[in-house]
Amino acid sequence: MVTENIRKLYKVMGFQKWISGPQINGPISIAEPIDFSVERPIGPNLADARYIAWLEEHPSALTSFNQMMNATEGKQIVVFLDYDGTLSPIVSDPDRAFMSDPMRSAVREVARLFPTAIISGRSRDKVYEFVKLDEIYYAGSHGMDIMGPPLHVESYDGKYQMNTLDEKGNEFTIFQPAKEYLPSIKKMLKDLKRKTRDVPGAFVEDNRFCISVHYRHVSDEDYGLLEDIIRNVISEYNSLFHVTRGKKVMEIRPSIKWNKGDALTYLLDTFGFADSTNVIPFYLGDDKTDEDAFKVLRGRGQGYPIIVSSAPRETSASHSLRDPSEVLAFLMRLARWGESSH
Ligand SMILES: O=P(O)(O)OC[C@H]1O[C@H](O[C@H]2O[C@H](CO)[C@@H](O)[C@H](O)[C@H]2O)[C@H](O)[C@@H](O)[C@@H]1O
Repeated sequence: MVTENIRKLYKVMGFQKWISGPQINGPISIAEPIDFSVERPIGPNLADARYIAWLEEHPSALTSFNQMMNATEGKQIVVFLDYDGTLSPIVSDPDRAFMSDPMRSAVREVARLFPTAIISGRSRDKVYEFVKLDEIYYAGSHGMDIMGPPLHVESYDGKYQMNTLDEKGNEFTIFQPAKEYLPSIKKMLKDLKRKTRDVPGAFVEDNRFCISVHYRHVSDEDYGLLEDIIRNVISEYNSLFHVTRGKKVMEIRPSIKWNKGDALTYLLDTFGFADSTNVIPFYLGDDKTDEDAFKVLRGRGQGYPIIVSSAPRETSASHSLRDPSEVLAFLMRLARWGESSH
């Protein structure tokens, strides 16, 4: 709607042409074809003006860097990162959302200096496959599958927690609060794959404790059909599951009160900062599900929730970064700052 209004305004102002690339939600990487042969309007860019106004409320974490770091004096920095859209650009094929080598090095450097975890909607294994770093902790399935430090946190239900060793003999704690849902999720995954087979472009992704149904390549005409299929499949499980939405994706999740915000709290607890006033957590994320983690930081009155977005958005984040390339610049700067102050 806003885009349409701006388009009309440009027309009134005498600009004839408009960007004709694919209309999508959120940023897209250059891996997706965008038609650059069409002229962009020269002149006042209202979208930029709106973004600049939004930046007043959510200043760039790059321009506010020194100010932020001054507030960390004597406190422990902890870093939480989302994966898709934060460490890797949004691309059209979810299986090809690779992380660049410079990004991997920056995350490694940051993790060498500060406790660092990735909290993703993907399965924990898949995020690890993309990131391939042993220096960090991973929470997959929107925080429903956490691999954290080997600490028993008594306030969490022991039946969801177990200690284990990795191949190198390092001890970890695995916390899986939706464990009982696994048999139902497996069955639902099979049903969804079968029932969506005839919806061109639909892609069902197994995220272990959640299921993502992607519709980026589904036509507008077929979208309703896809929604109906999901609604019908879920209804067979009473209220055991619900759907949340991300970037061109519907995510089916167990109806337990557990999200990325709870995962952040769990990890802070296991890192030893349960009630600490001496910790400054940073959380960088781009999607709706990251808002739960932003809210937790707001609630604690601690740290910096940072949204990755190149367009103005309703958010609980205090600061912003435009896209994964700014995330990279931020992480490199954080690593340099950490190195010089250690
Ligand atoms: O919590 P995240 O790490 O941000 O994961 C959220 C979802 O990300 C992935 O989907 C999104 O990225 C894809 C690759 O760029 C893109 O094709 C898709 O349209 C986006 O929605 C992932 O595939 C999902 O399973 C995650 O839940």
